[in-house]
Amino acid sequence: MRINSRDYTTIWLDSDGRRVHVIDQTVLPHSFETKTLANCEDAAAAISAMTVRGAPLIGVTGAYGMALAAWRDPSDAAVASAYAALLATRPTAVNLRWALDRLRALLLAAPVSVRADLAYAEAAKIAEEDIAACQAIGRAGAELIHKARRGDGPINVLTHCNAGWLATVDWGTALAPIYTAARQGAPIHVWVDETRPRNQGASLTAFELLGETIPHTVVADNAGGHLMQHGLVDLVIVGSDRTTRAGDVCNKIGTYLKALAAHDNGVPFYVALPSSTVDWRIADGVRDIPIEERAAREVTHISGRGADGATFEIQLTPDGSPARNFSFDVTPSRFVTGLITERGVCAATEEGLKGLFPDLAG
Ligand SMILES: CSC[C@H]1O[C@H](OP(=O)(O)O)[C@H](O)[C@@H]1O
Repeated sequence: MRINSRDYTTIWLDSDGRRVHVIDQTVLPHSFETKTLANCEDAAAAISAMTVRGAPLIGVTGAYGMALAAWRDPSDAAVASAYAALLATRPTAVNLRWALDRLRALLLAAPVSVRADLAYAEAAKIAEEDIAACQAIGRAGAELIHKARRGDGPINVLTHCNAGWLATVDWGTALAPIYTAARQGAPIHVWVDETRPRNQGASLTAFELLGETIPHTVVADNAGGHLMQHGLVDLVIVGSDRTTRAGDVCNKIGTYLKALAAHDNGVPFYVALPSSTVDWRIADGVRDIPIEERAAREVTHISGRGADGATFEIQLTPDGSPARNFSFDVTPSRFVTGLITERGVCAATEEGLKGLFPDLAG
């Protein structure tokens, strides 16, 4: 998408065909900076530190991490070591395992001499597939937005966290339908959940929507239920980090509470995701999806820009108050109106997903 009139993707290959560049999402929206990944360790650190984040982008970064590893050492042992190091970075987004499994299988089946070139080609293919999938999600979801129009007023969409182009290679998942419908002329307004504690909504989704000149309002996470009670939300669209074959959806912490409020107020609750985010191995998300727990400091402290323009961190909580930082929760499929995928919209059920992806469901 565009930043200051220039088209960007979140990750791209250097002209040397080996190093990888990424947008540093830890300093947005107050600063636009990029980082260069020169080896597998850089890729792993970028995922762990959330320099790059969002399930599809984590997967693509993992794929390039395997390519960076094969560039340095294409041996079986090095491939195995890179796989383990990258997989250990963040446990919840299944796209990471999906991409690493794809690269590992390809590399171990190939002669050592061609592994580096093969890995870079496959990582680039995964990135291109992600862009195409997100564009298709945009087209499928835009139809839902147009249908949600009531009279001449704006169509009010609430979203949680950041599932925009910054969470993917381009276009995004939950925001792709918003971008597509807006470019088709739909009058959209977006309620942007700030999304404590890392504030991906306030810092990243708001940044994206400003860039696309889409009207939006940042709200506290806890405002969503009130907005829905007062008829100010026509539909909810969120992303996913891992969706089970039965349609349970794991997404940023707080998503489950929005789904409960939507259910109670009869507001359609959609989840946008590419098939690379479906974990076909499991059905019960609450039981079987690993929930990342990050540093408590992300809860006890917050960063922002001061009046002098400098970014700094402050402490919110008293010295000595313990904190815990659960990064995701699981919304049972019964609270999900539908899944918006690259092959269209389906029910959040095993039958619905099998209907769209018989080739993947096994
Ligand atoms: C399109 S995946 C976006 C998904 O990823 C975010 O998590 P994080 O920022 O911690 O990587 C959040 O759950 C988004 O919905």
